[in-house]
Amino acid sequence: MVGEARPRTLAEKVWDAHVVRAADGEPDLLYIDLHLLHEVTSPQAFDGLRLSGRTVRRTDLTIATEDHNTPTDNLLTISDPVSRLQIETLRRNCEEFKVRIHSLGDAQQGVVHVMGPQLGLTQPGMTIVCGDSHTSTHGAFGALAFGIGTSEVEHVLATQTLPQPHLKTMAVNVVGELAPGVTAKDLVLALITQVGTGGGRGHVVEYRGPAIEKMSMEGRMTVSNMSIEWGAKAGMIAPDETTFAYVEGREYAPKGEEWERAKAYWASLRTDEGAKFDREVTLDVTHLTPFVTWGTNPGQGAPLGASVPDPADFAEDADRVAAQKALEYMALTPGTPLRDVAVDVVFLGSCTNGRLEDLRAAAEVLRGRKVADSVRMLVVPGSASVRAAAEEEGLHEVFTAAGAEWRFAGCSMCLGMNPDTLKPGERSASTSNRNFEGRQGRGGRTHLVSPQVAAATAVVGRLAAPADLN
Ligand SMILES: CC(C)[C@H](C(=O)O)[C@@H](O)C(=O)O
Ligand code: SF4
Repeated sequence: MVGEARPRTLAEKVWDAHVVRAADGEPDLLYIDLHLLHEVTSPQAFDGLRLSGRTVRRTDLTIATEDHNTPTDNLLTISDPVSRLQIETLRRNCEEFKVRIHSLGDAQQGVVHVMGPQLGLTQPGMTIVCGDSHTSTHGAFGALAFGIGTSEVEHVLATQTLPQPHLKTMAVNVVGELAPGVTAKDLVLALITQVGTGGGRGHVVEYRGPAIEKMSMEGRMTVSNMSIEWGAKAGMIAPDETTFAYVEGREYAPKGEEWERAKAYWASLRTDEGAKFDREVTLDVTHLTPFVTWGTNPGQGAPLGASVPDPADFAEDADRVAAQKALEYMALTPGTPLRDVAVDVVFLGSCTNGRLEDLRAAAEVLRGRKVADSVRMLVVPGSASVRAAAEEEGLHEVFTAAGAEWRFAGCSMCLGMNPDTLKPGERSASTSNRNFEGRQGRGGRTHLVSPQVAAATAVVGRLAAPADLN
């Protein structure tokens, strides 16, 4: 065929490269390059395989880790019976179906979305799925990565493919650059407050602009991680030198000539000039300052320097009602400066902000300071390997000297599926991604923050930024 190829977006390029079967009026059948598993969403999928007498088609493209139910106070005993059953089931399934697994105590165990990138399993241009909504994290590498349900997990285990309805694309054009002390987390929290939790519904999003290009891979993962929190199906960032430098040399990264070939292909994974997105939004970060949530969804946020909003000030009825309800649950009074909000617990961790860079940033703030007497601070590395790297740098000593708890890797207090939970009525500043009612424990109240704000808050005892410390 003569003539120029149609300009395509990054997402379309990755999609097109994975279509196994396409037919009019039907979903495309996509090939899946990497399937990640954890204990929560895999048991029924394995049961299904067993019932139908099927095997795992590509054990080499499938890998499991234990994260949601693992304890973070020790590596030996899972005392919670529900958690133990969940984890033992995953271990048995992986053994029976010959799936690689990183179990508690293994050097690579950790939150699934921290494990994949750190092993170099996550690579640009791949299709990546996992029975977990925050699979969007891997989009930071220019992979098309999204969460799937348990029946889809079974389908991928059996066939290494997945039928998918046609792609809807969206661009987030980030204008301006982040001021010093303002982070990827602030950016994504501000975005969700701007567009609302349904703002990206069903779309594969691409984050673009100078602030994104300047971001580290860790920062990009924080942004992509929270794509699902505003309804997007996936959140991609075009791979560049930062991406290549991160992937190079990791255990599963291509090596030698293969590396050169891979890199040349990855460099082509950019949205073409003239390619059309179904939707575009603009986020201006020029005047962005540290951002926190005050409500019970990630779109109920405000700059730390602001006050708890008055529901009456919301133009839309639905927002007004939601704010009213959120403030009741959060026990907050309109007009209270956010800096006056005292917290009981600070949680530093999760697949949003539990990587080495996040721990370094928080340690920087805590060095030579003390966690306030009224505060319990948990530092939970996203993976065993993050923990080991942090210890090599002595970060654990900074945390423990400040009075924080230095824990083992896992999802921990990001969600109440393990012993790390808030007690009813307790309030946290948390670097995780969801502040839903009861997310961190029944009756617990969550403020989403960056690692820097988490650390400063731990010192002050109230929501604070490093600039508030003297
Ligand atoms: C348990 C799992 C299915 C869930 C998800 O899909 O995201 C969890 O990881 C979460 O963050 O809420
Ligand atoms: S750290 Fe939190 S968001 Fe990430 S996978 Fe675990 S529970 Fe889900």
